[in-house]
Amino acid sequence: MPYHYDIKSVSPPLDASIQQKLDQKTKPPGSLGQLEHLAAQIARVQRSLSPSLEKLSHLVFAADHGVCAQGVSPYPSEVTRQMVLNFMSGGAAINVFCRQHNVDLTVIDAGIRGEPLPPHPSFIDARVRDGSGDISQEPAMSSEELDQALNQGGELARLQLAEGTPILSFGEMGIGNTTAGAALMAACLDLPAELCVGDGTGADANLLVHKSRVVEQALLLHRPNLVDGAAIMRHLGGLELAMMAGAMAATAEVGQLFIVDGFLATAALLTLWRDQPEVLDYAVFSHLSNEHGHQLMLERLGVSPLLHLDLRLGEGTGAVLAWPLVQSAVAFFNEMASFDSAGVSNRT
Ligand SMILES: Cc1cc2ncn([C@H]3O[C@H](COP(=O)(O)O)[C@@H](O)[C@H]3O)c2cc1C
Ligand SMILES: O=C(O)c1cccnc1
Repeated sequence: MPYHYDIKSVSPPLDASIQQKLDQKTKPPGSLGQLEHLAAQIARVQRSLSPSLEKLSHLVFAADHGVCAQGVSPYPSEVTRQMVLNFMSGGAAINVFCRQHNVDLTVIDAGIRGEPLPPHPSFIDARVRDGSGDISQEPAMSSEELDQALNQGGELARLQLAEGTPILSFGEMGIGNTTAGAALMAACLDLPAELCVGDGTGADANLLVHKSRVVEQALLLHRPNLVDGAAIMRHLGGLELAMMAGAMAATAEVGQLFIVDGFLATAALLTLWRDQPEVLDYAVFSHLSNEHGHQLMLERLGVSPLLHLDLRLGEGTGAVLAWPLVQSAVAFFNEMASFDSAGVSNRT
């Protein structure tokens, strides 16, 4: 069954008035570049000429990947759990950026291997199973597990939105997940593995070739089953990526925006987009990751990211770094004077 969320394409009744408001600002038309597109997107999604985005909440989904058994990452699987403990004690890059920008951070165990993690105020145990299946040998998860991950992700997003946060961003932690992400990309965009596989946490040339082979093997094994975006996620994805897709879909269903991080977040989104392209109306693309396949993903989606910082970290770091720009888009749209109100002469 493909994804079947109730996501409404944002209809354009306000488009002319949004453009008019942009063009009346005291600046040459289009001179705020991508911020103008962003302001228009926010106004369109909120169906308002006075949009507001007061607060961002960030959710990081974490899970382990069975495909690590194939030696696809330079780091051991245990780093997933260790990094989640680091998130809890506030020492990871995502903690620093969330603190800097006053963003609420919640970390979710979607399927970390081993014992449950200790309780913590910003941590939620929503584990679906003990790590995903090795995609080169078996599906990443069963249909029931996919549903559970999607539902949990959706529930968590809806909870944040119900508490009054009008925009969400999502990150991931899962050693081995750039291999899963490359497989999702290859399947969703019908591309050969080598165009989709990248360095991840720092693969050398040999590891890169090996990752490509592992992705090819996974594609070959599951090919007959890769009939839609949801099936692609089930067979080739991961528990944290499925939970993130569920959270993105739920946010779009509620009619709110979400900020997309790099390669992995875009890979999760690609599976949704395959079945429900209208989800893109609600997605703000934060940055171009240095992970090899990301540029091609964004090209295929026909979107331009806000930042080019050569990041290749994940955790949602690029999404949170882009948050001040999203706020700037809202601020200029609401606060900048018009030619009329400021008594500035418009072009003749
Ligand atoms: C210390 C450390 C912190 C991280 N934070 C995010 N990732 C990132 O790297 C992982 C994917 O890369 P690969 O597929 O090569 O394993 C993911 O967990 C991702 O979020 C990290 C990776 C490491 C090692
Ligand atoms: O862009 C990303 O999401 C990314 C890239 C490398 C490693 N982890 C995440």
